[in-house]
Amino acid sequence: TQSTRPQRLLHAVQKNATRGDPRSVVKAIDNFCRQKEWAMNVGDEKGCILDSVVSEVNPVTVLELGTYCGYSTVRIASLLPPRAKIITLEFNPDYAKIARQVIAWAGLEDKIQVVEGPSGEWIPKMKEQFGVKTFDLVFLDHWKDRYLPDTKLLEDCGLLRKGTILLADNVICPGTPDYLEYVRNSPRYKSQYFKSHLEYTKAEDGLEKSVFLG
Ligand SMILES: CNc1ncnc2c1ncn2[C@@H]1O[C@H](/C=C/CNC(=O)c2cc(-c3ccc(F)cc3)cc(O)c2O)[C@H](F)[C@H]1O
Ligand SMILES: [Mg+2]
Repeated sequence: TQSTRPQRLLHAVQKNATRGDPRSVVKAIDNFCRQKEWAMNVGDEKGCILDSVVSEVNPVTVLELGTYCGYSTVRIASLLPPRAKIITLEFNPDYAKIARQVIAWAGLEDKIQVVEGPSGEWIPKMKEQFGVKTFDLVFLDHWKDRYLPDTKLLEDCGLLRKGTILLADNVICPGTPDYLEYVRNSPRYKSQYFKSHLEYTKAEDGLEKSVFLG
């Protein structure tokens, strides 16, 4: 039977990365996507912007929407302080399975909780199920038409606090127009665009960093 792209990406990690070395896992995925097969990871260029935001925020509790193969999950978790945690939501069981193995190869299991299921169901359960009070950082990288509804859901569930940072991938390509309009015009957010390129290509894309003002 034919392998899937996520399976081939995982094999590239197991072949080329050092167990327990998150940065080598990130490097192996970027090399695979540049040299062999494009995949929708945030990538190395936007990844550097992600790294700088994570390092600046120094978050204790992180939420990621859309794990896919775990590239950004590993990238973020490798920068977290000791007791910090990232909860990442993924509703495709095949992707979740691959992501767990990529995360295990990086040796970051105890910093990362992969939760299988739709964000719409799990966000309202964050407090009771995972003892989350509020998130310090939210990385949005799932279906682009779900960024806005899930942001409103996070607000309604009281999971954002004064100063929570929302960092959104793909605000240009594929684009998240309704989300951008909201965070750039709402008095409850201070928003900033970081221009970059679509992963592994020359096309324009960028990250939008929005601070929740409470
Ligand atoms: C809706 N709630 C969800 N809950 C849990 N997991 C979810 C949910 N929704 C999706 N997932 C999960 O999150 C992932 C979805 C990622 C979607 N990402 C993209 O489409 C995306 C697309 C491009 C792209 C750009 C140009 C081009 F020519 C082709 C593609 C670039 C990017 O960086 C992207 O991130 C996963 F697949 C899905 O199961
Ligand atoms: Mg993306």
